[in-house]
Amino acid sequence: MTPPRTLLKVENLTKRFGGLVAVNDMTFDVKEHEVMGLIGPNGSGKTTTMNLISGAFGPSTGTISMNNRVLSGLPAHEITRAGISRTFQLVKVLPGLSLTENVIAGAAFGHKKRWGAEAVDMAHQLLIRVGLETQIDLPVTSLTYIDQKRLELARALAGEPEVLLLDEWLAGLNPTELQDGIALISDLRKEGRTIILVEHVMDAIRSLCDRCVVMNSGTKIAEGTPQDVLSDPEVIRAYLGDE
Ligand SMILES: Nc1ncnc2c1ncn2[C@@H]1O[C@H](COP(=O)(O)OP(=O)(O)OP(=O)(O)O)[C@@H](O)[C@H]1O
Repeated sequence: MTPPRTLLKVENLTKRFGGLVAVNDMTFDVKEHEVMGLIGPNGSGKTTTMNLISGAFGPSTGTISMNNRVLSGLPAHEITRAGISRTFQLVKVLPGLSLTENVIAGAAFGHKKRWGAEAVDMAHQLLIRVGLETQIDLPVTSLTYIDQKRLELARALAGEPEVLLLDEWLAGLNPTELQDGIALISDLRKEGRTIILVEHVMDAIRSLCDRCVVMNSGTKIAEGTPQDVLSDPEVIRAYLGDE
């Protein structure tokens, strides 16, 4: 069996905001078809790392590459084109557009640049896929929080990304919605997608992630299977403090 191929490489990544080092010399790989959890306590630098990968910010130092092509330093739209799509910690849907148009935007500006009837068809399929079939004709502004998250996921998938970034996609859901959300991400995992997941929901981390990288104060403090990292004393200390 051929070993899994490295798709995304993060090397010595550092991001400073003035005197604050939000991400400090982070190095990790993501293999093709892998679901990698990026976890750590609040303020540890996870979202900043996602923002660096998606091109929202440029790194202070270090590189990010995919398929051996250096992406760090490129603007966000070029990184999306190269095959990285994301959802946001604070949902960002386009309120002036219909649900279908929101997803078409993902297809048009995504990796494969789909447009016209093909994009409309794809948008409908994805809206059904994420469970929005009965809401397709509603205004975006009438969607519940989880449905906005579903829409954002459909838009990210419409970009046909090689790497999908989910930043706390499960946050703020009630217990039933959470089970639905985990099932949806689990389906994406089963179809072999490559995903980086920033998450605080431990059940989700345990059931969805092949591997986790743990951050604390901007630095990687552990890496391994969810079971291994979540029983690592340094990780437990980072989450719970010395007491
Ligand atoms: N644009 C910014 N300007 C200045 N400081 C920032 C900026 N973005 C993040 N930070 C700071 O960088 C540090 C890391 O923040 P980040 O949001 O990456 O952490 P996180 O691990 O995602 O936290 P959480 O789990 O609470 O979302 C924090 O101290 C934060 O205040």
